Amino acid sequence: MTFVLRSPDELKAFIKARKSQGQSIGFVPTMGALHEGHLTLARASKRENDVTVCSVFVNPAQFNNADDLKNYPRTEKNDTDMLGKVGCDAVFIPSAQDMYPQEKPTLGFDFGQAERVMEGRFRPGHFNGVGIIVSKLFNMVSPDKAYFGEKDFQQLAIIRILAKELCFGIDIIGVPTVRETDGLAMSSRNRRLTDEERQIAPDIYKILTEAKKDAKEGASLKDVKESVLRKFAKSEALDLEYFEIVNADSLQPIENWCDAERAQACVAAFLGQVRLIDNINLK
Ligand SMILES: Nc1ncnc2c1ncn2[C@@H]1O[C@H](COP(=O)(O)OP(=O)(O)OP(=O)(O)O)[C@@H](O)[C@H]1O
Ligand SMILES: CC(C)(CO)[C@@H](O)C(=O)[O-]
Ligand code: BAL
Repeated sequence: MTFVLRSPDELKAFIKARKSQGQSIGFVPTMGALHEGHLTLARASKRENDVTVCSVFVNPAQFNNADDLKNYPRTEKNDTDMLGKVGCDAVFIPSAQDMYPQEKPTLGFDFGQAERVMEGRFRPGHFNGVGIIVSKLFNMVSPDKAYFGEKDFQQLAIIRILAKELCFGIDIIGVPTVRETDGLAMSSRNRRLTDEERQIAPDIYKILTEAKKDAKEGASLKDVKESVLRKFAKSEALDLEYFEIVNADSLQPIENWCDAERAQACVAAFLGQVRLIDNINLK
């Protein structure tokens, strides 16, 4: 049975009871509209902890675009059913009032270089909002381990910085991206694609896998990047916002393969009104 907890007090009582029995807590924060990617995180938590808590909260503070927030899919009944089926022990679905008792958060995070590029650059304030809500949730749940998807590659890096610098003492576990059979990274926003856009969306991952193949076959980083940019320019439907090849640890953009031990290619592109992100390891 999955307990649905709606207030921080209910959550606190649930956590206190489980901790007093010596049980370990795994935590999966989400914004709902759940899919197999989220369930994979929940299953990983179930394997590695006595108790799994998920949260569902569409966090206004991390949206820099009012339409994106308004149109973000909300499917609460379906979400709680899905979490029940994978055996999640509790789902925390707080109100905005409970998470933000004050009008507007006054705190400000600066994650340095890790937020100067990609999502941080194109969604100003986004990682501040993520940092604030994840800190609040970490304080309320106080889990042993917390699970985040590699689909949001930069977010995972930011959360690792947050957990380390604020001494949360929580193991941050990254989970590989779960994809549809045609390669499209699962994402809550995919359900806003039209049928036609849904046919085109896998091209993003196709371009990334071709970049990986070129890199493995010895192409220079400059050639890989140019080839990717040409492919996006040729697509009428995909409107590229950024394509970056970065040091996978520092997120510093790199110019040559020898600039980083591990290199990650990250992309954001619009298909109509819907903004999709994806990434792949190149080295
Ligand atoms: N395809 C996926 N594979 C693995 N993890 C994922 C996948 N999609 C989302 N996640 C992870 O699930 C957690 C919650 O993400 P979120 O609720 O924002 O869903 P989402 O599908 O990323 O939605 P969107 O990208 O449309 O905001 C994050 O840690 C995210 O990285
Ligand atoms: C981590 C998170 C739940 C914070 O709102 C969100 O950014 C997400 O769903 O990836
Ligand atoms: N999965 C990242 C949450 C967001 O796009 O705001």
